[in-house]
Amino acid sequence: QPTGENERLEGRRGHVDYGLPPLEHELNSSAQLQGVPAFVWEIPQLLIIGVMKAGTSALYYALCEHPRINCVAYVKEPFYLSSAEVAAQAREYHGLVQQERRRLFHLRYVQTVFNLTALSAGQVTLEASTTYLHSAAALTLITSRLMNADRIRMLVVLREPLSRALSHYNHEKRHGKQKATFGDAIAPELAILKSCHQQDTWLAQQNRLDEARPYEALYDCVQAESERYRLAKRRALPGYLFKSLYLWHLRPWLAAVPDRLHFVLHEHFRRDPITELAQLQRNIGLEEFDYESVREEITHEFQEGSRYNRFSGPMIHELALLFRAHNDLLELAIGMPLPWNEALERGHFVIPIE
Ligand SMILES: Nc1ncnc2c1ncn2[C@@H]1O[C@H](COP(=O)(O)OS(=O)(=O)O)[C@@H](OP(=O)(O)O)[C@H]1O
Repeated sequence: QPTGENERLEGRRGHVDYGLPPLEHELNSSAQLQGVPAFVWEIPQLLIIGVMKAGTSALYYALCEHPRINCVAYVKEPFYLSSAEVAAQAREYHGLVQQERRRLFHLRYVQTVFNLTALSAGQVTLEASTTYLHSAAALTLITSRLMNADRIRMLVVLREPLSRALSHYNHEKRHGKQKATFGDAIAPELAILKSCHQQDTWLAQQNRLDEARPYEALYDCVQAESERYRLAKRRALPGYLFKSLYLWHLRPWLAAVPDRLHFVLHEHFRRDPITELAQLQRNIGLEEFDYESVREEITHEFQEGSRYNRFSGPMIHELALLFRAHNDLLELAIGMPLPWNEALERGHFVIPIE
């Protein structure tokens, strides 16, 4: 029998019985919603939704140092809300009224992803999954299935797109998923990007990239060509370049939850995490915490830094041209100056040592 809510909250540091239905039970009955403590409907308050290789681990663990933030997810990246299986399950709670379905979905998410026995009272609970930004399912589930959909703050870490692509490539190479050189690995994506640019006659005629319209066409074309590639080669493109076209992935989020997205630039965060975190906590309305006291913990390097060589040459120039215009549009869309094009112009690039 669940105890009173206050008692449950008091004892959170220990092993507490929250009276939640066990996970193995089919979530198909409103009876299972009885006695669920109110705080469960407020989890999570904070989500890091992307992007992969932009320093999301560093940000996640730095935020975990904040005394008001709970990092009780079983893993840093649970990927729960971007799972196709979960999205399919969410459509399958039969015989329940909509509000009950929503509560059951929320409850199952919370129970699967977070260790509730490690929660402390009055905290902000954080989850981070870099797949969410790229996932239509995640956006739908967050906005229509979580009970606190209107209050969740979402953090997006962005990084100069080519450096992100390099880091992504390096990551896959380290994990044995990629054997080709960087140049060969990005070649199919670069070819698609170039051909889509050329196909866009409006773009070619106007010779301008500063309006949203040609980008709609570019993204549609890239999507169609990627699908063609996938069917022909029976494998998807890795997305080293495509995942760096941030605006493409961000657009549905900017349309659906514009006021709840908060951006962190990798370059700023890496250079001065304390100032960035202070700014971020103000933006998301978190109580002031002096990160100086945990400087050592938050300046910790999270992975062996990738080994890079300086790089220049025609390919980088092509890439720089393609990304420069995208960066300008992104800057407009999120209303935040981005320091990346200067680096692109200087050809200030490095590639992994093969
Ligand atoms: N303290 C700190 N601040 C900012 N960035 C840092 C920090 N520590 C590591 N890194 C670099 O972040 C890159 C990994 O990013 P992610 O943690 O987002 O990777 S992942 O998507 O979770 O795999 C990865 O970049 P590359 O080294 O270029 O591959 C890490 O080196």
